[in-house]
Amino acid sequence: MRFLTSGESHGPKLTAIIEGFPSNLPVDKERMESELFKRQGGYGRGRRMQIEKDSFEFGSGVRHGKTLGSPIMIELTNDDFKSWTKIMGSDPLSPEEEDTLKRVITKPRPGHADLVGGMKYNHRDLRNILERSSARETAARVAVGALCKELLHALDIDITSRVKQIGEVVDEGEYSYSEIVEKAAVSSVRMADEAKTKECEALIDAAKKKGDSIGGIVEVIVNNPVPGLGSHVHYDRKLDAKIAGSVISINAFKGVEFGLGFKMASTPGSKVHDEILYNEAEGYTRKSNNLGGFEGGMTTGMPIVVNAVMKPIPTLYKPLMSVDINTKEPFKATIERSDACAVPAASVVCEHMVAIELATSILDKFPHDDFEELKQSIEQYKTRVREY
Ligand SMILES: Cc1cc2nc3c(=O)[nH]c(=O)nc-3n(C[C@H](O)[C@H](O)[C@H](O)COP(=O)(O)O)c2cc1C
Ligand SMILES: C=C(O[C@@H]1CC(C(=O)O)=C[C@@H](OP(=O)(O)O)[C@H]1O)C(=O)O
Repeated sequence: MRFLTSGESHGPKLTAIIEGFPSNLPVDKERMESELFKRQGGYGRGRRMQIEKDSFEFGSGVRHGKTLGSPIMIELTNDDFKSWTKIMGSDPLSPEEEDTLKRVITKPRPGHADLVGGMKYNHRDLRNILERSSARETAARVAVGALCKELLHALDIDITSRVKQIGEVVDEGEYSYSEIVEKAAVSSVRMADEAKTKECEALIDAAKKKGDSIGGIVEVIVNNPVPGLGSHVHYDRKLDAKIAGSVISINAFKGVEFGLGFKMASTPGSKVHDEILYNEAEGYTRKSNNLGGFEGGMTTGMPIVVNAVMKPIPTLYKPLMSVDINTKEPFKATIERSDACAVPAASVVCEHMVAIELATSILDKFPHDDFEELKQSIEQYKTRVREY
């Protein structure tokens, strides 16, 4: 399975094309859209999210609620484009419009792609960079991830996410899959602890008031993964490495951990490695899950536990110093409309990037022209490894 996305933040549309999905997979469009709505939410988002309604259309590949096996096209409309038709349109501007409408950006924001992108692609208007580097694109990725979640759902594999930390506020609690689904879903910051949710809101309010921004840590959990996805045989077949790469590809994500993660540095091997158990009903399991569901780049069958850190948003209403690319003089960076904290939204994106990697690894391993063929093949394999 492979996919591409296209679209600028304030352009007319976002699209995704997904190729290599099995035929005859039932897809629930409403359930997929509910994932997109989740990504739009979260305390700390800016006004843009009140403008957009991220419902989507299938342009191809799905008929009467089932996949056809042909490329699937998903299309989202940017409702904000209505206010940007001239600035972001594909038609050339008249000389008068160039003067009045173009609103050229020349003061790159530290921490965003503006300056390096402008240098590399040789643009004098940094809007030509920020439009694609904007996390608006993650809406298209969540649409692809939601399709992958439809596949995982049909294979009884569950995946969810929550926020563990925003700024200094940490939710130390350990929660089951169903507790996360139940509690994080009703929290304004997607944190399972209700009291900590209020603390996070206060922290985000304070940051916003100061013209500042705030980052955090998110967690993704996959329940019931098929054991043996990925491979130890080559660096580019290790599934934990692929997940790490995909998570870091999310705008503003700077670090990934599996299971105990960086705490492994200060924990002896006897307390890190998960002892192996066997019972007839489940086959091989582990006594603990400190390694977060991976050994040798392959899923063990234990839950996959991924933690990832998001840096604070780069656009600041009280901007840092920058340099005007025309005059080379020091200037305060450009202020664009912005979120103060997007960690809750980003947890949803992270969940969907993990879903994409997991679905891809399943489709890499098993025959999958037709969904029933895929399902049967997985069942046979699971029986074999259970009895191994
Ligand atoms: C869901 C989400 C929303 C974001 N919203 C903003 C925003 O409103 N303003 C901003 O400057 N950056 C925002 N970012 C972060 C930037 O997109 C990101 O920092 C930028 O693309 C540079 O990429 P890098 O941080 O990975 O280097 C957001 C990121 C995510 C995941
Ligand atoms: C549009 C989305 O997020 C945007 C991501 C973003 C950035 O710089 O990454 C900047 C902001 O864009 P705008 O200036 O249009 O408000 C966010 O709103 C979205 O998540 O759908």
